[in-house]
Amino acid sequence: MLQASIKDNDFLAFTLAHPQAIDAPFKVNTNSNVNVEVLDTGVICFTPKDYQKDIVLSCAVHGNETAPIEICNELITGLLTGELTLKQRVLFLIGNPPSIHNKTRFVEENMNRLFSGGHANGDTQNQERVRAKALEGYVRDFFEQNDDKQRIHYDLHTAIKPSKHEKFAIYPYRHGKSYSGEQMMFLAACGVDTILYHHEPTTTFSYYSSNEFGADAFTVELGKVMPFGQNDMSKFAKAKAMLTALVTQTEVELPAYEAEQLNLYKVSRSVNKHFEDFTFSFADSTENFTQFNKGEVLATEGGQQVIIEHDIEAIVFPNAKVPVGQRTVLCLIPAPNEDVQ
Ligand SMILES: O=C(O)CCC(=O)N[C@@H](CCC(=O)O)C(=O)O
Ligand SMILES: [Zn+2]
Repeated sequence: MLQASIKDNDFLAFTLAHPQAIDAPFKVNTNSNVNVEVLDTGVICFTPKDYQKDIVLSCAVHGNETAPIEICNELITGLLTGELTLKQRVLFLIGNPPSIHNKTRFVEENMNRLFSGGHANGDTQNQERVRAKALEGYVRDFFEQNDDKQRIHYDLHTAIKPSKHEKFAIYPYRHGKSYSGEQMMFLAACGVDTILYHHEPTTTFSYYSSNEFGADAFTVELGKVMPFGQNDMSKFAKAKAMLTALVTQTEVELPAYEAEQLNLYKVSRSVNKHFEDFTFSFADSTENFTQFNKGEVLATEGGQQVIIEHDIEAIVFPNAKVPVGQRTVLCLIPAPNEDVQ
């Protein structure tokens, strides 16, 4: 395999210089005994001699969510320079480089609706579909190289709206399996103190890794979307420190699971858009996790009202501008007593 170096050990700059494609795979020269391979644009894999965990860290599945991109790039640079000593196998994915250039969530289609084969639905073809299929393949190859390692995938995002709980994670639908208390305490140590249990299969990246490979996988929302240069990186210090510990330590010490340390919600329903005239009845400035009371009108579309069904429902990710057929908002109810092991 070809050998090369990455200028200034800056994998993000290298990726953004070749957003569509590169000559790959190639091995990266390093001073350590870690094997480093670039598999595609934005795709780099680090394999130490001995390890117990196969970890995927993805960012820029939405190109304008910059803080996770900066965190991942700093970790990659630390590993390339040898400043960080790797103890686990890690695959970093910079999901959608052209949309980073574009400074937008996506170029043609929301990539986080295209996994688990979503990229093959209908007749459409576009760069996000091609990339989602390729990312599925890199994750599959990565996890399937071992069957005796713990599989982890944190898909790192930031949210469009400000949130009453600044950092939160979506626990993909478990098909009846219990939830991991250890994982939730890891997230809490990252400052991610709020968990949303999803109620149905989705075409997100984290559900793909969870469902197909049994990975401990989460969509992790680390704050609010900001352009490069405007992120207050001190707000991500805990998350970066814990991710660093995860990849550089044999085991990460965590406290025992305590539900009281977390805000636990269950998705009660996903409100999908059926008509072009879908409109929310609350202001655009409404924060994630704002609560509504039973009977209140959440939205209107096609001459019908969408009404709050439970005593209280909180909302997250409101977005009326999605295409017909897609999710406009998730409704949440408290879920303190789920099956956690
Ligand atoms: O703030 C928003 O409206 C969206 C933030 C975001 O990208 N969230 C993910 C959540 C994925 C999941 O449900 O696991 C998304 O919408 O893709
Ligand atoms: Zn996102």
